[in-house]
Amino acid sequence: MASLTVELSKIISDSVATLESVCKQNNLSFPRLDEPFTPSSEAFRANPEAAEAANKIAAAALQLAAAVLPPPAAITSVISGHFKSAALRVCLEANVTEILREAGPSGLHVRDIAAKSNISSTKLARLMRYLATHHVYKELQPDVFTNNRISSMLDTGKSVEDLFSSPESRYDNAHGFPALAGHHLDEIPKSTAYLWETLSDPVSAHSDEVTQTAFNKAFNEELPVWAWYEKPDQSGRLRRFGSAMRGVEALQPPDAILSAFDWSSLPNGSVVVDVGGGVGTSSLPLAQAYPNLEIVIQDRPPVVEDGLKLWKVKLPKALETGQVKFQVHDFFTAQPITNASVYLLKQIMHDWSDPYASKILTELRKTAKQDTKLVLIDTVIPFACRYSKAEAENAIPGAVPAEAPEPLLANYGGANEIGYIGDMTMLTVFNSLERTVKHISALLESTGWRLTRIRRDGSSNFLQPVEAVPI
Ligand SMILES: C[S@@+](CC[C@H](N)C(=O)[O-])C[C@H]1O[C@@H](n2cnc3c(N)ncnc32)[C@H](O)[C@@H]1O
Repeated sequence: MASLTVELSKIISDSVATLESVCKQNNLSFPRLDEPFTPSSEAFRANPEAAEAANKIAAAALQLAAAVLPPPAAITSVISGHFKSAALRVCLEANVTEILREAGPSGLHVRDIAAKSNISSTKLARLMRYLATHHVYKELQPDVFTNNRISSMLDTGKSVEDLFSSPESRYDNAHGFPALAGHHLDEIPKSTAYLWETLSDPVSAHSDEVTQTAFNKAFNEELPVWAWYEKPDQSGRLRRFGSAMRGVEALQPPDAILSAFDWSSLPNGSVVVDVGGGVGTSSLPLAQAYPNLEIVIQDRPPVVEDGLKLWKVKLPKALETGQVKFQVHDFFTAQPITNASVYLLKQIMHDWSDPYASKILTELRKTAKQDTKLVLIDTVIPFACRYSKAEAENAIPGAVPAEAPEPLLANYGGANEIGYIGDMTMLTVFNSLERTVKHISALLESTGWRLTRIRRDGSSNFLQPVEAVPI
């Protein structure tokens, strides 16, 4: 049998050949690492064959590196994750990416970058060189750096002058990624540093409470993270978090909801309840595509108020005709809509640990009709191992994700990390989680629901709609 390294290198060479030929046939260009990122440079990934080939190349290359590096070097790369985050945070806060964008393709000497940001040039050079070693920025000549495809992801698109003159509004009206990066380089790693202390403290070790998290320990804070953001001295972080969440939303195709369920199977006049529906972002395309459905969007009072304002601009007719209604409702209390065909919960379950998630599901089960469908939309976390043949054959539709070919990890390893990062974030700040299919199934069963299918064919690649029916 071929050795692991031979098999992995064959996956890489075969997939590179596929990628090149698909790009050539479809007149798609493959982006260069040395060039700044543009959304159009990702066009090739809309071709499923090209996207799959790129995934396999990345998964195999990362696995190959793990296989051939000396183990002390491989583990040290994991150990040193915090140094990479810290170096990147300095560059983000010092507007290095935007400074380099304005400098143009010949780059800028680190002493000029540092002078604009008023930080030490020798210290900045070391941080940037460390990042360039990991393909974030490029050192063109000794101490002269430029952006590349990866570092340019931090670009707010704003002028350096604007960024330095009004730092408080740096993320406003920018695409959300730099704000998301700022959030993930600040309160998240500071909290994560206290994960062991939280998990080993008898008070918090087994807690499911949102006030007993690593965040609470790290910041010596008694309030849940949401309430902390609303404190006057956290207004900058709150503003950044708002921009980051809009950025995450923008990553999802706006009409992803249309492929989350077979909406056309519902008879005219069926009632869909968007539980914790926010301002109705998902219900909007649904109401437009299915005017025959009645939609009730439930949330907390201030959110309902914002939602009404938004719909009066975006789709006033739906409110006027009564097709869409907003309703104040706390999902931990008895569900007022008792004739629902569908209870839809998008990105609700992952905010809550099991005792709270159980309460939400139990309340819905109490009022569900025998033919009510429950649709949960969250990330379903893949196992890092393979399903046995027997298990895969007996699983409900969609339970088993498309697995990467051997000898790759079934979940595509490090090439498919985003869902797991979401899960780590949930653990750190909420004591909540993104769940595996087995976990979801058990949670549903314990609250009177039966998992019937998972849709993996939708247009969102990190959210998988889960369907359940009353037991
Ligand atoms: C992550 S957002 C998801 C919003 C929406 N489903 C979407 O995907 O756009 C979570 C929502 O849960 C709402 N929420 C939090 N606690 C709630 C409660 N006890 N009752 C009802 N809604 C609640 C929040 O106000 C927020 O709108």
